[in-house]
Amino acid sequence: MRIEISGLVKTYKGKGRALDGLDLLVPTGMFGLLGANGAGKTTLMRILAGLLRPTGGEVRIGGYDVTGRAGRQAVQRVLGYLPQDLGVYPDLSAREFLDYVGLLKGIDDRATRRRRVGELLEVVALTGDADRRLRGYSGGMRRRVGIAQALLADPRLLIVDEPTAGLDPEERIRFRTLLSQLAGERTVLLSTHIVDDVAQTCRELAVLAKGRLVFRGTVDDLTRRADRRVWSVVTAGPAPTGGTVVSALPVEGGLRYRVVASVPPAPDAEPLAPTLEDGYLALAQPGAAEDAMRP
Ligand SMILES: Nc1ncnc2c1ncn2[C@@H]1O[C@H](COP(=O)(O)OP(=O)(O)OP(=O)(O)O)[C@@H](O)[C@H]1O
Repeated sequence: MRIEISGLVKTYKGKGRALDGLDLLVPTGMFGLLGANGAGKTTLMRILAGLLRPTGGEVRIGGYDVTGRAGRQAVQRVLGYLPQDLGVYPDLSAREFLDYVGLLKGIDDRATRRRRVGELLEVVALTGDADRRLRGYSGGMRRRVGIAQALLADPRLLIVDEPTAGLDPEERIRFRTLLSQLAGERTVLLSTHIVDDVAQTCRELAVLAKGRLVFRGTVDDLTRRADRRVWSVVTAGPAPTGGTVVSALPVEGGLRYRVVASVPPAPDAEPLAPTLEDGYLALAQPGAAEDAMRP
């Protein structure tokens, strides 16, 4: 199920453009959407989910125009959405909560609902905890309940907004592995500002900045944007300038800085192999803009 976005604009009252003429094609499979806070990711997710009207432009999901009511309704039947701030009822168990959401989604037959909820509890590995109250669940477990509710109607498009924020490393890895497993025939759109989550799950991604597309391509393409731009510098003096410091590790003789810069930040700087995070940071640097949309 493809998503085709062209010339998408969203203006909130009294504000500048949250989305500023966005063109983007999202294919089937897992797709990452990266961008700093305020880049417009949530606005885009909410438009795709049919919860927010765009100010202008076109959005087609699986051929349906979601800017119109009929298209929106058609898409909502094949769409699962996990928002950033999904509220759950703390006094319900996961099984009761999912049963309730199933009812809201129109799965009227009780036996069908019970079977579907049971299957999904298996998928998200919560069968053993299914009858405990949600108030006792960890952040990662709640997020998995969130995915289960988004999957209730067996959607062909799954939209997840910042799903791993605040999770501990084990829960994060478990959650993102689950998302990869759910991709396959589905489209899974993963919006995040955690670069590593995209590096570990997606082949393709887009980067938004100030409501505009600044990159679209593969993880390898974006990583290569930082080729010959990543340096290691050891110094006891001030931090290197003229680039972006990615990390500073204490070593004998001072700190070892990892720096993304178009020229060596010190005479004895040593070149390093880039990661996706380096490529992402390189996008924001002077000189990167003109070649950022290179295929
Ligand atoms: N309901 C709203 N009313 C007014 N302005 C809004 C509203 N929602 C978002 N904005 C503004 O639109 C811009 C894009 O916000 P959005 O939440 O889409 O970005 P984001 O990339 O999802 O950021 P974050 O990672 O912080 O969620 C920001 O400048 C934000 O302040």
